[in-house]
Amino acid sequence: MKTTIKKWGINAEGIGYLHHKPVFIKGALPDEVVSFTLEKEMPRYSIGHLQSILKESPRRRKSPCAYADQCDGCALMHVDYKGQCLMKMQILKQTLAKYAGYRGKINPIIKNESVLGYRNSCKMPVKQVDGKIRLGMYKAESNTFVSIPRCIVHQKSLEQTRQMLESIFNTYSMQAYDFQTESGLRTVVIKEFEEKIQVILVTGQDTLDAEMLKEISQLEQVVSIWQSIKTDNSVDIYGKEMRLLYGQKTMELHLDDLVLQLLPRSFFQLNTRQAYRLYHYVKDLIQPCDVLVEAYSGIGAMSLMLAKKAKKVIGIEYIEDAVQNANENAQRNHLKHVSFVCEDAGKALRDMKETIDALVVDPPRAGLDALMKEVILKKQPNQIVYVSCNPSTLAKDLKQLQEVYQIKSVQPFDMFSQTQHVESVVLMAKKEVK
Ligand SMILES: C[S@@+](CC[C@H](N)C(=O)[O-])C[C@H]1O[C@@H](n2cnc3c(N)ncnc32)[C@H](O)[C@@H]1O
Repeated sequence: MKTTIKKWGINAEGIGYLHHKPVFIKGALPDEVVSFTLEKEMPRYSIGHLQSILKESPRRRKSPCAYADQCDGCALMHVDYKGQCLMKMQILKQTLAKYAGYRGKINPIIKNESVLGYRNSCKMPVKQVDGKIRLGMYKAESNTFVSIPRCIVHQKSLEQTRQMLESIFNTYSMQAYDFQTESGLRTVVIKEFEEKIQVILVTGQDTLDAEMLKEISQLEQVVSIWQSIKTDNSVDIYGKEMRLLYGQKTMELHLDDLVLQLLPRSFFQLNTRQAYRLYHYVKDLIQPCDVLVEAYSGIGAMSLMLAKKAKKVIGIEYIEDAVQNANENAQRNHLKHVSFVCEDAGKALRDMKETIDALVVDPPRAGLDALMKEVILKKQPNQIVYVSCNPSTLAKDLKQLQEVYQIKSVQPFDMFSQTQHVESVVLMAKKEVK
């Protein structure tokens, strides 16, 4: 079968049509003519399997990653950077129009200066492949493990450390996790900030080899090793127990004149440089006010960057370690008017006594929950800045918030180059009552 690809799908598939029904074809790009076989037929769409490209898009390139065909991590490796930015703009525009009815201006995407080697952290599952320990990933929506010998979106030293760790694990005959014996290595998490590296080994009930730990501690830039014991099947990557095996407890990171600390469980944006630009962008949007709240505040980086914009700043976050970091970060930077509460964002906002002038929300991919939206529409802060990493949930949330708010600006950022993901900042102000 043959079709011309008309547009992008949200997961970077090309969308063509067969008898007026959309066909999603992974690997095909807009404007290409492709031949495909039908993989799955649903009532409203079909899934096609790309066979050959009969007319190639000028945006297609040879993938710079040797593992792109096996790894699902970066859906746009075969698209040049101009094409990637066009894809993100189109997806955002299409999604905001479809779900939020917004057809206004979208600013040009703020590009990533380092389109490779930008990721400051990785979380990689571990498996035994041909008797050797391998770090890799699971293919999307499947249990298929793919070992990744080299990843080019990781920061260079992060990636070097990852490869050396894999080799050390094999030297010491470390085993991948076994659910029967509840022992072995499950996941390896590595984070790098300012040329310092934190290693977190998620394992069963293992006592780790002292010589192996010594060798890891001697790797260049490694400043701490943690072990997290996890024997359950919960979605949380870490177990309840987190032991510091070597080095310093927190990682440090500087943004302008702020010093920020991070514990292993605390979230920080994956692309440090773009996060910094995004925080500055949000800072410029916020009008000076009395009370500013940031919901989903992580270690408080954005709240602290926004400190000068309000007489009182309150951050809300439900991970205890992140809140501890955030409050210590506020103290350490002598920002007495900034504080953080550990609570579900919607509940904490509901229970807040203060009149909120400006609200910044930076939720996870699932977007705002029902309580959060209900509370926002009830409390009606004058200004809202919505930072989103998922256009679909952003658009659905905006649809509801537009009962009271008007969208003033939409600014996409490319935080995750080579992938289909797009970060957006939407400024909203209360509609004038006529
Ligand atoms: C996208 S991150 C944003 C973090 C922060 N704004 C930053 O720039 O580093 C989302 C944060 O929301 C937190 N979170 C997720 N669901 C939450 C909830 N229901 N209530 C409070 N915090 C939540 C996560 O732990 C994570 O730190």
